[in-house]
Amino acid sequence: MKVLVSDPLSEQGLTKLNEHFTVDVLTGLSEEELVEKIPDYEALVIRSGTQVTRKVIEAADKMKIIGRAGVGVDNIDVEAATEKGIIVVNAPEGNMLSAAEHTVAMMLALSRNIPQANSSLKSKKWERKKFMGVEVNGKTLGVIGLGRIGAEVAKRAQGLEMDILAYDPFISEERAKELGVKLMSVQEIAKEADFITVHTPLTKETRNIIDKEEFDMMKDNARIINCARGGIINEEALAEALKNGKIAGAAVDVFVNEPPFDSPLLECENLIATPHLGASTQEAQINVAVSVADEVISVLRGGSAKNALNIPSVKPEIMTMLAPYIQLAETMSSACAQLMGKNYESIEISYHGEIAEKDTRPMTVAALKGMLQVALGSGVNYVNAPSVAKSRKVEVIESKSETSEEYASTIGIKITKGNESESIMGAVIGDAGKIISINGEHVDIVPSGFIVVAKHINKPNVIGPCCIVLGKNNINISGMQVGRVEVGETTIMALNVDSEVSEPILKEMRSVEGIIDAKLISL
Ligand SMILES: NC(=O)C1=CN([C@@H]2O[C@H](COP(=O)(O)OP(=O)(O)OC[C@H]3O[C@@H](n4cnc5c(N)ncnc54)[C@H](O)[C@@H]3O)[C@@H](O)[C@H]2O)C=CC1
Ligand SMILES: O=C(O)C(=O)COP(=O)(O)O
Repeated sequence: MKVLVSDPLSEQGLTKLNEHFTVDVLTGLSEEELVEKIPDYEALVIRSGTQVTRKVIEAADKMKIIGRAGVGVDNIDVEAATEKGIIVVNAPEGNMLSAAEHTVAMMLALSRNIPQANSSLKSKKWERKKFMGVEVNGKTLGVIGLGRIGAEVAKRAQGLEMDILAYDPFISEERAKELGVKLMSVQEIAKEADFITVHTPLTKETRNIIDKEEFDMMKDNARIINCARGGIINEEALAEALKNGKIAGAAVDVFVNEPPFDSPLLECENLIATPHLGASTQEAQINVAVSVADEVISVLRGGSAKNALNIPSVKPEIMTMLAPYIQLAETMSSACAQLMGKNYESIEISYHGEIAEKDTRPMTVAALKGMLQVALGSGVNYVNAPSVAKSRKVEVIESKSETSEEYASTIGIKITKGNESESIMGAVIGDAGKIISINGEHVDIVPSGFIVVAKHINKPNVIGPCCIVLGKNNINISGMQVGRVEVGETTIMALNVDSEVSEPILKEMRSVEGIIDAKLISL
């Protein structure tokens, strides 16, 4: 298998990849060049220098995984990758300390004019008065985005005896309290902070989160830092605020366009800048490269990814517990879709008992995959199953109840079209899943291999002739279950058989008096 590495990657990551795959390192490719080359590769490893556009992804016919050796994935069209069934992973922790340290370095360099003073002295000037700075001690730092890096910055700033305010709508008061920070709105921070630093991802919501309106609210001696992503702070508004002295200074590591040679920011004397160096330390680069290489190796060998962004990621210990339920949800859902035998409008996945208290996302995704693969084959996987269901307008209903009769946990799948539906319930015993009911009729079958499900009237001389049809066609029956109802009522029989049952044989079974329908499920 072939891996394309299209940005500089540390040697340690490359060595790992080289042990398993043919690795091509081709940096600085244009979109056209990437589109031309990408069909040959099963994996793509990038940093911030490669734009993985929809056009690139659409050409990536063999691609299984895109690995971002770093955090930000704003340069990857994750939606397009998801639709194409490509796993996107990043390395969320490997460079967080480096990015946090760079932010603190930028804040201190900004407060003491170190870069400007350094240049001045090197041009043989001794300008002590010009570069009078400010202390950070006792000042207020506003952190926009209190995730991994934001929190590390907050901790370090507390060490410098700064007071921390933060804005992050996804952070609880409890977490804020634990970090010793006060949660506030962006506008309140703009008014109160002496220093502001942004640490959100670049998204629709965070683009221009600091704009002219916020700069207008800031103190005249405010200083702002962006070591997250270009565009979180509006570059034009920042350049204007710097030029007209609305704020005292800015430190910027990241730009809307990189390299930012046309950016108005580079003309501002009170701006200090670095060329996207937040993650550029030996330690961070080894961490992220090794992490992404491990993910690529695991995924290309058929394993799972720890840091997948477009597939539910679950801690390994929980995954071990969920594995039989995931398998069961997938096979039951496939069985149910095969019973349905045609288009459907909705799928209901119900979780009962202990399993309802767990993270059920992996089972739901597996159920969607199982159902959709019946019609769509291997083009559907764990990554794109939810988006395929959405694009086919299949309603997905998840329900949970804490109680489960008979078993500690059960899962139900119901696939519906109009007023027709098929439903299957299953449970896990030990590590093995089993089907415990089909359309409400109690059965006890192992969900694997071939199963003939025959709807019939409970009366004499129906089951026997059905079995004779199979027997005379040399099909061995290895298991048999019949739903228990009163004589004369409709029920089902489920027959585990050792080989495939062709349509003509099923037709013959359907012609037995008392048989309403007979279908084959292949699992
Ligand atoms: N300069 C550099 O070289 C580096 C830059 N980065 C950038 O830093 C960003 C943050 O990285 P991490 O802290 O590791 O990510 P993270 O995912 O741990 O934290 C991001 C935080 O932003 C918050 N957030 C999301 N939307 C928000 C919104 N609308 N308003 C306020 N907060 C919001 C989230 O709740 C989360 O707490 C990355 O996305 C990346 O763009 C990361 C590493 C190096
Ligand atoms: O990890 C991130 O989000 C970064 O911005 C680091 O970028 P880089 O890998 O150094 O191009």
